[in-house]
Amino acid sequence: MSDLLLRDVVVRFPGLESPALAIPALDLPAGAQVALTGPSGCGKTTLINVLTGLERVSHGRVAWNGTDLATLGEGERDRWRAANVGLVMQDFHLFPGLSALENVLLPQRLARFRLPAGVRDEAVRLLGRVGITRLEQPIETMSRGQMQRVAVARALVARPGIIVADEPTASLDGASGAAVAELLTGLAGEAGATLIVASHDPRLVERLGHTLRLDGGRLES
Ligand SMILES: Nc1ncnc2c1ncn2[C@@H]1O[C@H](COP(=O)(O)OP(=O)(O)OP(=O)(O)O)[C@@H](O)[C@H]1O
Repeated sequence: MSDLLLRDVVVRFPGLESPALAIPALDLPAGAQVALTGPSGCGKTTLINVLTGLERVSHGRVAWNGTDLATLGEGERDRWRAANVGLVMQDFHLFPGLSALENVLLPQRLARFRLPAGVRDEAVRLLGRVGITRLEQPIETMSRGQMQRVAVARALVARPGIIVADEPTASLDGASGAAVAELLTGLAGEAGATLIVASHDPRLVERLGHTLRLDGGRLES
């Protein structure tokens, strides 16, 4: 369970006259499910990168459960992210040559030298929940909808308090997109995780309890 507090957040990029992101205040309670919408270039990916510690703010405070990411060094932010955030990206970021199950386990193997007890069982359970039955199937032979469901299982396997998804249904057909939307919101709800999803997909946005709309790097109220 993770709550979020943003104060006076500004992100500037070289060559851009106005800030890519300027958010005076934002508070989300732990377990919130929030859609992030807005036109191309409005700052959605920048905000997601700020919330996950991938992008450092030029100014301000980004605190999850009181841990201000702006005060952490890069290595500390990487460790914080590995322990607290499950990421689902538009283009999956899965590893060809590995099975569905090995893809779910790989980040845990890399982060922890040895797979912690129970992680393999949790991976098998989650793959079952997302409807993947052939655990040893090579990932590159799976359909796009199946790949994204494996990516959802991978994001959840370490039981993160925060799940962040960037356009997770954008490259899927209607039925696959709907299945992924249902799984993301359902599984995040079961786990009590805070879910933040950047999306243009109206069915996915509708499923989430709350919508944050960005325009020109600013939140519309
Ligand atoms: N590393 C960077 N250097 C300079 N400008 C950047 C950088 N990253 C993003 N920007 C600019 O910041 C603004 C916000 O970009 P961002 O990718 O967050 O938008 P977005 O809402 O995710 O867009 P889309 O929906 O098209 O993916 C854009 O004007 C973009 O060109």
